[in-house]
Amino acid sequence: MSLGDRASFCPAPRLPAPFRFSRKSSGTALSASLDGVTAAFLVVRAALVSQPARRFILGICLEVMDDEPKPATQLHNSEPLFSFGVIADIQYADLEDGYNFQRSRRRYYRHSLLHLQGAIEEWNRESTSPCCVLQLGDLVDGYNAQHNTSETSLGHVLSTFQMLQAPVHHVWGNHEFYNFSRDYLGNSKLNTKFLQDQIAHHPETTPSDNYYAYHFVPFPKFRFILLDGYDLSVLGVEQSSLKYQQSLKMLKEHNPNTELNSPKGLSKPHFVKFNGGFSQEQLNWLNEVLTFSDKNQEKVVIASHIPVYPEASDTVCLAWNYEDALAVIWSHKCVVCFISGHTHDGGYSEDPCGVHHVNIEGVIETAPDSQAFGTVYVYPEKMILKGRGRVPSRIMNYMKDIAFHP
Ligand SMILES: Nc1ccn([C@@H]2O[C@H](COP(=O)(O)OP(=O)(O)OC[C@H](O)CO)[C@@H](O)[C@H]2O)c(=O)n1
Repeated sequence: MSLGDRASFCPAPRLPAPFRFSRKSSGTALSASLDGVTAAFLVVRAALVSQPARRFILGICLEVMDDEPKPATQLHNSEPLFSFGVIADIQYADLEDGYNFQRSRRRYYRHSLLHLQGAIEEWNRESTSPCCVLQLGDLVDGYNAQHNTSETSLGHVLSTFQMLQAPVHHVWGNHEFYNFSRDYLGNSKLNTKFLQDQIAHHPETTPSDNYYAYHFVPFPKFRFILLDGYDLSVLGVEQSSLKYQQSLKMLKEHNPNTELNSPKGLSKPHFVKFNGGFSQEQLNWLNEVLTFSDKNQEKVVIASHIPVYPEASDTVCLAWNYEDALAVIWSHKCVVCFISGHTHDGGYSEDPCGVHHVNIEGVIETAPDSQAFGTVYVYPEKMILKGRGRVPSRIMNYMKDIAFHP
């Protein structure tokens, strides 16, 4: 794999302590005196000096990067190039309210459809229509399978989506596989691969049918990539298949529990059955697409059900081989943000390579008097997530030396 500019100053995927930073970090007296220009200067300097000095300087820079949600008043007021919607974990079922596994969060199974309807009404009312909506997975809840209502519930949610004036791109999550097999999903309306774009003369950027992933260009020089975080999984695949056997082996190597959904006692608690991973084949394809995007000076948005960056998630809800995905992403300079769902609590962190990891709060755990969705407005030098309800607004600046030039 050839490494892009970003890799020259990015740490290895397994983050050493000086590179870790928290959403809750308040900064030091020294960092408080640094402004954005100084921080950018130090990042460039960091690329040029020796390894220990580089680590020290980057440590200071990371302290001044601001992970706090932004109030709406700080948002941009000029016209964006384009915008897109994001929504996660709708998990609809025609059931009374319930709770998550720990019984710490209420789940509003029936109301989730009304939340979706409200989001669609707001997207349709926007003065500039979003170019598309990214549905980040877990559209219908696994309980539907037990009540034999999987197809009926899916029908309700898909007919609600028909009110949306923009196209929707569906990502697949664990609850898709509780309800349907991978083969079923591939032949269903949840397969939106027909919306993909092909890159002429670059067959290496065409995804294989062995996983559900694709890319598309909603606006010149901006590429969106949908990833399949259950490419390696024991969910939704025939037990006789090679992938099932390989996935079960990987899972059991890290999880000796009888209940494979339980992270109890694990040193790597993300090795649970309700997570999954990326095959090497999918990661090679991702690398090819990002290589093309780098050369073509594009900005890239990646969407996945499962997060890949620990600081933007909890310790459990991470892709099995999130380090491998980060290694690919960090070897390119084009990726602006990685948008995911799955945790329901949301999260955000800008990683040491300037990639914004945004974890969208789940609709299913959103009270009827609130909301959970967002619109991302894309500008030449940044993207702004305008969150609604419990989704915070975020400013996602591009790396300073590689702003978009139309
Ligand atoms: N500690 C746990 C957690 C869960 N389970 C079982 O695993 C299955 C999936 O859990 P569920 O919470 O339904 O999955 P979601 O995708 O809705 O949410 C993901 C995160 O949990 C959100 O924080 C289910 O069968 C649980 O009973 C478990 O055994 N042990």
